[in-house]
Amino acid sequence: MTILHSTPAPTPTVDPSNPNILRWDDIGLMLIHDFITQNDEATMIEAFHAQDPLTEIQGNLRKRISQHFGYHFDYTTFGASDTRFTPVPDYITNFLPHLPIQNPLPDQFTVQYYPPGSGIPPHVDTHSMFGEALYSLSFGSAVPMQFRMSGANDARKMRLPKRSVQQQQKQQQQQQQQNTTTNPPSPPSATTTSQEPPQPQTLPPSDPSDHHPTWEILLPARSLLLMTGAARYGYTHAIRPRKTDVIGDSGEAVPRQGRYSITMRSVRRGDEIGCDCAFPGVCDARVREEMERGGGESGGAAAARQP
Ligand SMILES: O=C(O)CCC(=O)C(=O)O
Ligand SMILES: [Fe+2]
Repeated sequence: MTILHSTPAPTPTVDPSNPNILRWDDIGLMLIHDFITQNDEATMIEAFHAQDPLTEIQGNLRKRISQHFGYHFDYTTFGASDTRFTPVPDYITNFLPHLPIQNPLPDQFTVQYYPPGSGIPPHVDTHSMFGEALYSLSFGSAVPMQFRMSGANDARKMRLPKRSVQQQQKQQQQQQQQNTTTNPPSPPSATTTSQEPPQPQTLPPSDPSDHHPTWEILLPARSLLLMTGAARYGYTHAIRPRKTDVIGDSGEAVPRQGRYSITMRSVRRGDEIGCDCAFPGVCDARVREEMERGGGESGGAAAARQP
């Protein structure tokens, strides 16, 4: 049984020039409170439901709903589609000049609605296909995001054939269902997926002691999270599926509400595709190189990312 121990989050520094900006510089995280206004937020929620009316999605309230703008996210390669481009709405282009990194700007946008209680399994976004800066803009309500430094178990899962990963996910789900009464069943929970790569000979063994501490930071409505460096390449991030969250020091359980987010990425092209990060265990580019060196099918593992 895996018990996830949540430890207190590392303490951020407050930007001296702007108290709305919290930084965890040593791991590459930045959170900007009130990045958009309440009016912007209302506009975004309205625009989302003009496309996917709440009345229509209410029948399936456990599932995240996604809308794609710019170059579409491709769930088979965990990269971006070259052929599918949807014009980016004004409610997104309006705030691009305020993003902390201007070069490159994101060109792949996934807007998601999380029904109350739902989440996203721990994962590392694809390294090779997207640039370093990874953003998440939260709106609608606050949610805690969980971080954990990846370890040998994540590296091992990333190198398993897809079927084995799915079996593991199923087992984890069953365990979670047995071990929880207040939380809804979690969506497929894994740090990694792969595309049927041949299994290399040198898999790190499953190591039950390989549990780095998990900690959560609260993403308030209208805040912008920027992940770079270790937070982007080495840590998994997740939103645990829960009906309530304990927020602040009071210990009070706050019911989860519907939440929206915009994940923003920049698509790597041509020579930029690839990665030489310091976290080869969870780097899809390294896994692919290993597969190619091992004489396996090219293409290798896709990405450390959930479906
Ligand atoms: O909803 C969020 O804030 C994060 C979503 C995410 O991690 C992703 O789409 O890769
Ligand atoms: Fe992500």
